[in-house]
Amino acid sequence: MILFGGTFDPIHRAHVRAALAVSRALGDAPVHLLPNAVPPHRAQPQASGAQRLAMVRQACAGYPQLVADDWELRERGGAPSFTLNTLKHFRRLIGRRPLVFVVGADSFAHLDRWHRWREYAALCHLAVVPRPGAAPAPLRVQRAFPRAGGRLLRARPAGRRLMLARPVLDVAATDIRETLRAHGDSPLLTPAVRAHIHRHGLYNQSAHRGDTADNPVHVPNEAP
Ligand SMILES: Nc1ncnc2c1ncn2[C@@H]1O[C@H](COP(=O)(O)OP(=O)(O)OP(=O)(O)O)[C@@H](O)[C@H]1O
Ligand SMILES: O=C(O)c1ccc[n+]([C@@H]2O[C@H](COP(=O)([O-])O)[C@@H](O)[C@H]2O)c1
Repeated sequence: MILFGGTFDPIHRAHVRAALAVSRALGDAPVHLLPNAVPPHRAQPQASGAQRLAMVRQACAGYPQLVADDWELRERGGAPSFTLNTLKHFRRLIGRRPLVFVVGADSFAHLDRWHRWREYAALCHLAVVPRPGAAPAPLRVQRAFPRAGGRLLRARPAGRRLMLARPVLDVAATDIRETLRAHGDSPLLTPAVRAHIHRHGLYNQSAHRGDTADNPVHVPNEAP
């Protein structure tokens, strides 16, 4: 089982491409995209959990290997959505089968700031997706997850790290929110998510309906 946790405020093309690449690298296995309820280490999201989940659902539509998963959002109580709890839950669910958690290289670089991160290696593998500008992870983080190929990850329950070479996309939700505020649109969203944002007036869209962006924005040249 593959889990891809994120704030997804909003989900963008790099998230979708990353999820598809990890799925492909691991034999077209399903990837569960889990929007968090309360991000532990960052400013709280602008869109509600329900809105972010709806956008994740839109982004997954048409990709049978991508699954929008509301497990973290259903956790009550307002406590931070610690990944450790999520990993323990899914580990209980799947027994000794392989469990993989997907992170961008920027997240991997800071993994040693995450809540009880040293316990992860007994619970899951990591799949690390490159991200422009990400620093290398500290050696102790790298050593906690020895590097391996897809075959080994599929043969063992946990404890290894798959490093993907692609996709490399300089896309961030922070920039997209800014572009949406300023210009009312962003080509870095998938068409279905873009339509959802317009339909529901998210990220100040109501102020921009009908506007066209006057600043060119880099568009990834491959779908999605
Ligand atoms: N362009 C990207 N390339 C690789 N990984 C990415 C990329 N964007 C996000 N990720 C990874 O996806 C996961 C969820 O990221 P998140 O939802 O916070 O998106 P973000 O674009 O980083 O958002 P924000 O700009 O709001 O921080 C994290 O593990 C992050 O490292
Ligand atoms: O558990 C933690 O301490 C922890 C710290 C930072 C991030 N996470 C999780 O990592 C995923 C990516 O986080 P973010 O902030 O980049 O969207 C998301 O599922 C977060 O809930 C988890």
